[in-house]
Amino acid sequence: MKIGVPTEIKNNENRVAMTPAGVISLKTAGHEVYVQKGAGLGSNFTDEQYVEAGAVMVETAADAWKQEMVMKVKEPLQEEYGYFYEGLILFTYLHLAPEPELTKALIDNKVVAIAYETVQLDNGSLPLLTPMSEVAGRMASQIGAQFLEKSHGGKGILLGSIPGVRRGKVTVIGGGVVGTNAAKIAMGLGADVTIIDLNPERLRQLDDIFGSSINTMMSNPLNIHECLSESDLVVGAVLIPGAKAPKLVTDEMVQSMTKGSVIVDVAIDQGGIFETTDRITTHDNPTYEKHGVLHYAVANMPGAVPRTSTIGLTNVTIPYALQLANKGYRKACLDNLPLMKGINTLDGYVTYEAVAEAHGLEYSDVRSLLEN
Ligand SMILES: NC(=O)C1=CN([C@@H]2O[C@H](COP(=O)(O)OP(=O)(O)OC[C@H]3O[C@@H](n4cnc5c(N)ncnc54)[C@H](O)[C@@H]3O)[C@@H](O)[C@H]2O)C=CC1
Ligand SMILES: CC(=O)C(=O)O
Repeated sequence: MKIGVPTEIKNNENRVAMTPAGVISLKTAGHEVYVQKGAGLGSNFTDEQYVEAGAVMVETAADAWKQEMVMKVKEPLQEEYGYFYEGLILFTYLHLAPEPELTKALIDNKVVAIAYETVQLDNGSLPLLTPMSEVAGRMASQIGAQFLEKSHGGKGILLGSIPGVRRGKVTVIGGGVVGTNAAKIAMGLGADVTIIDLNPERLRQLDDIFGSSINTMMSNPLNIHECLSESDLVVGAVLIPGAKAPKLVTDEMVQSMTKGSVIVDVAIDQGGIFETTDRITTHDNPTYEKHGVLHYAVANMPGAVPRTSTIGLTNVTIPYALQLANKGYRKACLDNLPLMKGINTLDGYVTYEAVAEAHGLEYSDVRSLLEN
């Protein structure tokens, strides 16, 4: 199969969908990889390293996009929709639930759109989301601590504090991969951390992992409101796979937070869990203020640490890319149920139920389409 790797064009997105090591794996299996010149530079991979690995370097994005399968990191932006064609296999993060226009463009062009974030193992875990959630979770507390500094617009507290002064309070809503990693770093900084989740089993696991060094609470509006009013930093880390994020934090709850507190809504890529995170921000201009609270809502947080993130992402995507390339997408997905769950659009239909629901579109069963 011929596989294209274009340069990412989202604001400050320096990751790339394939490392030279990934090129070697695909070449060894008999495939051709076409990498846009300079695509790896943001992650410190040079064109020479790709050539040495066996890639063909191409001049333009169009050259990379015309291959049979395109691997990317972020969802295509509007200026990339023109590259879509019928039967193109697009393997990338898509986050379609909050993206009606992208969903329409994929359907209209009959793209085989396989979303990293909905590939799901039998135990419910999301293997192609996990490493980036680990990065974003760890970054969330680091970034929150930074924006709590006065010079960055925050209330001027040190999360871990010093002897004789109260420690900062951090609430993490959603105790999955992002939430656990955010909690780890916040605890490491010395903060007083509470994790809120809806799943009692998950709360038990978190209690087993962290013991009495964190507080766990059941997710309900009363608990969320109470925790928020006392928190210096709140991290949004809830996910219902493929679906638009539920707005668990109301405008009124945000108003109850003290001035200069910070919200980091990591779940913004699925629409965000705060009523007040009504826009996506960028690494160039990452925060805005509402009700005196600083909001950080960057949808590609791992893009800020591209070397770590690119290697972490490609460690998990390449084995799936190999299956798609070796067998073709129909057989690869029919043979591998977790990969089949990644298909969000196929033959002009929406094949992921939560995405169809988010846009009021008809849902079509992916297996029936694949077996046709
Ligand atoms: N902004 C960015 O750059 C990035 C964003 N993300 C996003 O972060 C979000 C979280 O991802 P993961 O931690 O990997 O998901 P996950 O599936 O590991 O965890 C989600 C957690 O939310 C919990 N949950 C569901 N409904 C809830 C409710 N009503 N109240 C409280 N908890 C609830 C689940 O029980 C689960 O523990 C996703 O939207 C993901 O796409 C991930 C990486 C980068
Ligand atoms: C998960 C995701 O959207 C990201 O890593 O940018």
